Amino acid sequence: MSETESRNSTAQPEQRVTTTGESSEEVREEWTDYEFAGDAKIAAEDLDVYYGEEKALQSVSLDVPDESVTALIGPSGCGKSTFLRCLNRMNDRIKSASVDGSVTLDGEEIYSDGVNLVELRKRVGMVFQEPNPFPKSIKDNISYGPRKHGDLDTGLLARLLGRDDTDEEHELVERALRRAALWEEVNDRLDDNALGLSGGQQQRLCIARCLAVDPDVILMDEPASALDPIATAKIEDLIEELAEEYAVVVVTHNMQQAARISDQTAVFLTGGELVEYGETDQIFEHPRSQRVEDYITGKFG
Ligand SMILES: Nc1ncnc2c1ncn2[C@@H]1O[C@H](COP(=O)(O)OP(=O)(O)OP(=O)(O)O)[C@@H](O)[C@H]1O
Repeated sequence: MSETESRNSTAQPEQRVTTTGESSEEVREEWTDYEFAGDAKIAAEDLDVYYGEEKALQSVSLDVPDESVTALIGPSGCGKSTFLRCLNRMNDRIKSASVDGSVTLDGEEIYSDGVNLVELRKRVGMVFQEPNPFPKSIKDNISYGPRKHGDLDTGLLARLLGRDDTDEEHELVERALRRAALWEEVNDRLDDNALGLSGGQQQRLCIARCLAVDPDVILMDEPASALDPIATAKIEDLIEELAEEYAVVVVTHNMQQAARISDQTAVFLTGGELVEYGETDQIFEHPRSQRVEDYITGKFG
């Protein structure tokens, strides 16, 4: 049996059969060290996060593979969103937050001095729980990012300078809306205000906005929790499609959703501890940790 098979075996070593008191050190070593083919797209190592004196993440190490969906699950307050925000340094915006440890993107440290945060967040895009389109036209929501990053030049000055990118803008808007499965629904009203779209459409627009700047990684913090079941199903389908091209990391409260859409699942439990990480089927069908099993079977959380 290979090392990976052995690690993924459903048989629990005798010393692991504990009640609720597994040693977190043992757990970290044995049940969070998920191995997959290829290099990690994002690798977090020994991440500790504090809000003031309060520790919200405890030495979390987790490798995210490319072109797949990684779900982060766990009870409220266990640090899922905090961890997600570490992956594009969004916690930098929270005054009381301090982060220790390392996160690499394609092998490069994102916490080094001198990292360009605008560029980082372009490569590691984020979609939030509540759809938050700009109060602008559908088209402008998409072209805002590329314009800001200097990839699109439109308007009067650009025309005067002879470098009008209007055609490129049309192409980019259509491409992003198609990739977000929204084009068919909005192509006849691109100049309408985005706030007139339904909640589910607004969320797909936010995903299109994220795709428009050509990211490597897409972070999603409960992207469907504010949506009805039909809109949720569309977002879930879209997430699975996006995983053909991107590393997608999704925080969700909804365990069925994690089981449906993700390739691997990381389970955080109270206190900001990553307790188990592995293939989604293994986590849901044969969790190694008793605490994870209790959480998944609804005994707490
Ligand atoms: N901006 C903040 N300032 C202070 N404490 C915070 C902040 N954000 C989160 N926390 C605290 O950090 C801990 C982890 O919170 P976090 O939001 O990451 O958990 P979560 O698992 O995503 O929770 P939920 O599922 O409820 O969204 C909690 O104790 C929370 O109160």
